[in-house]
Amino acid sequence: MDREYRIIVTERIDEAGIQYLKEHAEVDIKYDVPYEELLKIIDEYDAIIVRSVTNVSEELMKAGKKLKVVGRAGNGTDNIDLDAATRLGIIVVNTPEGNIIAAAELTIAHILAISRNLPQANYAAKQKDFRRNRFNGVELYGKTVGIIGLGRIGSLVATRLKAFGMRVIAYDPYISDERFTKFGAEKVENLDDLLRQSDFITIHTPRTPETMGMIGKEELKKVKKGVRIVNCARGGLIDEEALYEALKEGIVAAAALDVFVKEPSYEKERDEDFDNPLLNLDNVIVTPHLGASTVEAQYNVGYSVAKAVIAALNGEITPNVVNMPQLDKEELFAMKPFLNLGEKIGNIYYQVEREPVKKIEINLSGDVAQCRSQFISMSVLKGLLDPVLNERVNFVNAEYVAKSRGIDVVVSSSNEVSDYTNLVKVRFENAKRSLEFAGTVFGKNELRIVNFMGYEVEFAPSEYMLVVKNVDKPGVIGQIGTLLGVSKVNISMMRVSPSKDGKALMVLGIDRGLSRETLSMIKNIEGVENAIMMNL
Ligand SMILES: NC(=O)C1=CN([C@@H]2O[C@H](COP(=O)(O)OP(=O)(O)OC[C@H]3O[C@@H](n4cnc5c(N)ncnc54)[C@H](O)[C@@H]3O)[C@@H](O)[C@H]2O)C=CC1
Ligand SMILES: O=C(O)C(=O)COP(=O)(O)O
Repeated sequence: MDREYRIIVTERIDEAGIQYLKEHAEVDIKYDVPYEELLKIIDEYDAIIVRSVTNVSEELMKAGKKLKVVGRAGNGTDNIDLDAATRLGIIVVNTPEGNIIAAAELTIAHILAISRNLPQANYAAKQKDFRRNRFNGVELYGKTVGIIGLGRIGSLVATRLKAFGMRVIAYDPYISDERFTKFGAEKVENLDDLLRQSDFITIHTPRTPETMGMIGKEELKKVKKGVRIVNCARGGLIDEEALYEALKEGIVAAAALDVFVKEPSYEKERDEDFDNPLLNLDNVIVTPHLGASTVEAQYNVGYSVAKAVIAALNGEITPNVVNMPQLDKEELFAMKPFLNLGEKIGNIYYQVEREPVKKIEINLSGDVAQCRSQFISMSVLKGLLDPVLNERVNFVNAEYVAKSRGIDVVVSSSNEVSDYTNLVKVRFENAKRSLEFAGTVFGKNELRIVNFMGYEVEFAPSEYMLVVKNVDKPGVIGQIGTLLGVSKVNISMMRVSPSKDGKALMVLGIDRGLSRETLSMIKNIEGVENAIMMNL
């Protein structure tokens, strides 16, 4: 087990995921736990794993005093308050790719089911009613399908429907023209064009304030009479009341719904509380949010979310963090030493200075200039703020916390190479003065601080360090060495900067922390201007 993490899983995930979690943490499985009960127990857990039902609200995350990670075994994160998670420094991870084939295939299944009345015909036939004339369907071939949202799932649906000989048109104002071409979809400039032309409409957008109810009463007045509509994305994207009326009036010939605004319980044998008039219409077919319910998809999302949650708990920056800019694995690997370096440099400031920072200027040069600078600045902020604030500061909320404290961050990059093949320079400005530090990475992973408050001194960060600023004259170093020897402190490394204005900086790596007395004796040595203990 990696430390004593406790994880609660509130919705069914694949056994492979549960097994992985159990190898690394203590796991409590509480499927379908009522919200009020969850609220009471959430403070016992370091991470929570959910699917689409659990309401991961701000209130819940605030109550989760130890909560560090929310894992979503699936794609949509609309049941998680991402802004609140970010403010609270809670990492949200999901598995966006793991169930998209399953969701796309269910969409195709629904399109076929409503074009041929499969569920109704199946039901009748099982009642020994074989009057097939009641179930005359329509072909997909030659028809127009309008896809709203040509993202991961929408695009898979597009290519599959092309194979049926359908004309595919799509509305998605946020993607490039190349994407439409790539997936064989004709771009329509506005939703109205799609509504007017489509024989089938299928929606694949996320649930956002903009997309909720995007097909409502007005939109349903513009559709072709007899259109068939599918929603395998999120409940409410198509307004349920307006859809009900349009289905009753025959404007919409049939609808297939995998999702509802208010979702039922997926655990109860009979959910008496689920009361939706759409269930009463014969030309509506429904499934219980089955988009992701395949053996393959559940294995993918269950196992991946378990791995991502454990990695995030262990402080690794993982791919698929939803509330932070995305990094792919290779980029992350290349950037990791620089992230560590940035964090170390950020961490130095409050060990040498007591004034609050007002502005931070970060300059990246050489190889590191290729990295996405935002991540380096996030690591500097994390290193600066996490040790000194009561609230948790991590990659997820570092920028937010800095902003809310009025710290101005400016980042610049240049490809010019100085004495080092890569260099991260950071200047911290406070009300009284500014302090400059710089560091580099040698080879793959060897961190070096090469500039400390303007002094050129090269050393590897370590747990116990003594930094002394002194008048550059003979005898000072000897006295410090003697004093440490008397105090039985071992020196593992010693670096002295060239003299600057008659002063020099000395950095010593030592085997343990110094007592207050020893430190104050060092400070009292003649010629010593200042001495601090540092932990990097
Ligand atoms: N039924 C189920 O079990 C499952 C449902 N889903 C849901 O499917 C939906 C699509 O998922 P993905 O394809 O992975 O998402 P995605 O993020 O890859 O694609 C969404 C697309 O919608 C577009 N979009 C956003 N706002 C729009 C607007 N106002 N008008 C038109 N287009 C807009 C975006 O530009 C993007 O291309 C989500 O709602 C997700 O939660 C996902 C997996 C399983
Ligand atoms: O992944 C998604 O977005 C889904 O909608 C699937 O939801 P589920 O995990 O099956 O509750």
